[in-house]
Amino acid sequence: MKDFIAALPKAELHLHIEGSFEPELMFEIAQRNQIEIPYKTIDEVKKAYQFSCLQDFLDIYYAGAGVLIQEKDFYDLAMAYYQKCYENNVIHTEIMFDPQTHTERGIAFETVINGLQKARLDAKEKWGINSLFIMSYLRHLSEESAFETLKQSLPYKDLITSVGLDSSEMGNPPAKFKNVFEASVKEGYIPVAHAGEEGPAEYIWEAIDILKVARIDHGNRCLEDENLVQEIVKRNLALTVCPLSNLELRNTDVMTNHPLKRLLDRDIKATVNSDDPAYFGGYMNANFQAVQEALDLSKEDIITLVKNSFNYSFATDEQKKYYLEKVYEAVADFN
Ligand code: HPA
Ligand SMILES: [Zn+2]
Repeated sequence: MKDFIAALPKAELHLHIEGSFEPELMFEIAQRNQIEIPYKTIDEVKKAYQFSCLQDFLDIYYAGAGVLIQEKDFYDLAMAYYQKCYENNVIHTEIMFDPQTHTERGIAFETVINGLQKARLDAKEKWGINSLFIMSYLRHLSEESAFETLKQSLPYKDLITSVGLDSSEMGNPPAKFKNVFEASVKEGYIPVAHAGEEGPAEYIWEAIDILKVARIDHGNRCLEDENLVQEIVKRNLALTVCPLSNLELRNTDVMTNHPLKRLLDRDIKATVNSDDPAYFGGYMNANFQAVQEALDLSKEDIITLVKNSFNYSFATDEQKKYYLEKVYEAVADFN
């Protein structure tokens, strides 16, 4: 199964670029920017990566992102992730970035987007990887701050496909961002949002009814509300599920209880993603493997998940057709 997973081309639909920041690169960039970080060794960093909830993780994640200053830092960060895509047979990826994590520290929006864009072009040329950008608003900040970010993004609108909503979920329901999502959609951005990761099913209802999302990030807790499950199926909304993240943030107690199989059994279009792979212990193949082993997923289940990843991506219909042919070829070659 491990080889089968590795052999399949995949799309990743839920990945925070700041969450792909490996400690080795963090040390290197901190040093060249002459920024002190509270760890002396990589081992010390890894030891600090023990989380009991989302907020525990976010505190460390924002601190880590604090060493990113120059355009080249964002370029290097993204190139390191694209290299992992290449190694994991990820041929299409939709990358979330959090502008406010940087603009709040005085880093210009253009520094962030220019670094990411240069990496995107180089990754396409070097490895043939296609990627889209999802600009995520931080939900612990105000809607006004999200509006400011929307405004800053407009000169770069052509580089950004979608807007998302991430950070501390509890107490920051999707409804808080109704107006800025409406304005973002008017600008041509496709709406997505984290919902039902830690937060209740009610937040998923708000994401679909009020923000009118095209996809739900996480969404695990939809299983607590039968009407919601039926509505997600009826509206053909995909969930971007992140198994190792759920385990590391204790939203799943043990992987054998992970809801992925139950979601598939209810005909929900689930996908597998890595979320913040540098913090949660693995990239795409590792996520697939962990959940495959724990839930005893079949080859057919894996193929369904991989097909979902392409079908529910924001790629063009032509690209999707090409990707699915690649999947069928890989399956045939493997057999
Ligand atoms: O898993 C996450 N959840 C919410 N916000 C985030 N920002 C980065 N990763 C996450
Ligand atoms: Zn996430």
